Amino acid sequence: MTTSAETRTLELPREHAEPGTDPLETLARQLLTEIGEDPDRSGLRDTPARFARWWREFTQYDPGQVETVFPLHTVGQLVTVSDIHVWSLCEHHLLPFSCTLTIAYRPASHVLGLSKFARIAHRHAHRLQIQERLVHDIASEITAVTGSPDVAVIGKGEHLCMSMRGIRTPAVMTSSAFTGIFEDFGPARDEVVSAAGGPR
Ligand SMILES: Nc1nc2c(ncn2[C@@H]2O[C@H](COP(=O)(O)OP(=O)(O)OP(=O)(O)O)[C@@H](O)[C@H]2O)c(=O)[nH]1
Ligand SMILES: [Zn+2]
Repeated sequence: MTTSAETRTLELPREHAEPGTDPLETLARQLLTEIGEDPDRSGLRDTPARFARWWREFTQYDPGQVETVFPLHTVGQLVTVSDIHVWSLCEHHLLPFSCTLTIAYRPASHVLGLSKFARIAHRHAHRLQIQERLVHDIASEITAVTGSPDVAVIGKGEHLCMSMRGIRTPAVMTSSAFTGIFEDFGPARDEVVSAAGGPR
């Protein structure tokens, strides 16, 4: 499994020295005008700058070092980290979706530092995504960092583009990536599915 070529971080300039020259602020002013607002009214005066800040803050968020592994002296354990909650952005509508992730693997020779699962999840969530690719890319990175061929990732997401607009129906989307021992139905897969809250 390889990291998807579709996945790229937005290349946005970090700062604009001259006030009023930030293209994201200009976009925000245009957006406000298009929806019938006055971008110069007092409540909206700082909104374009906030808009520019949040887009950069979200898409350039750096979750830090993810490669810390420790040698493992026992074999056969399954490690499962569940209820990792991340926010991502639907690449079709640029609206947020939230995703609760369960990540499991069977360490081959090294174990990954516990916090790194959440760092890896955020690394792939803080960009324009679809949920299937988010889950796939997290699984690929867990494999790359741990060297384990046995990895499972289950995501349960709610997409605002479905609940607040369009069909306006809240729903939970479950998507999963299973490699190695998790590919077949059996005890390893049952354990991770159960940690993710069951097959529902
Ligand atoms: N499989 C998948 N679909 C997604 C995801 N995020 C959004 N979508 C869907 O992408 C589709 C885009 O469909 P379009 O018909 O091109 O766009 P649309 O007219 O806005 O569609 P509606 O959302 O049905 O109003 C919609 O069905 C969304 O629900 C995702 O993470 N995975
Ligand atoms: Zn969407």
